[in-house]
Amino acid sequence: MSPEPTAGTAADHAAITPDDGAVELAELRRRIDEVDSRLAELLEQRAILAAGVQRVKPVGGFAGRDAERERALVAAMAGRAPRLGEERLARIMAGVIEAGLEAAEQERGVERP
Ligand SMILES: O=C(O)C(=O)C[C@]1(C(=O)O)C=C[C@@H](O)C=C1
Repeated sequence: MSPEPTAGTAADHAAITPDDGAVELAELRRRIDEVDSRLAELLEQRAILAAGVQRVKPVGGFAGRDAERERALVAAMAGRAPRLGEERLARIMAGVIEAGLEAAEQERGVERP
């Protein structure tokens, strides 16, 4: 069973949606910048954890890619990001995961074509 959505509810949407066009472009961009700043920290944190996984897995890096695990984490995220949904989230997370694997391999001096 999929988890209850804890974000993306009507109340959340109202809280971040401009009311009556009163919120200016600059204000919306300021809010996006704030979210992006948090996102960057979370992505950095995630990449560090993913690098740790590569060190302890029997086969790490791109060679040990686990499609089932990737599907499961996207499905778990989808309930929290209903606007994006599973298909779009899968595309986003493929990029996030690949970037993490690349950084981990670079750190370990693995040559990639
Ligand atoms: O969980 C793993 O096995 C990982 O290697 C981590 C991770 C991820 O970044 O979340 C990376 C590659 C795998 O394909 C699946 C997940």
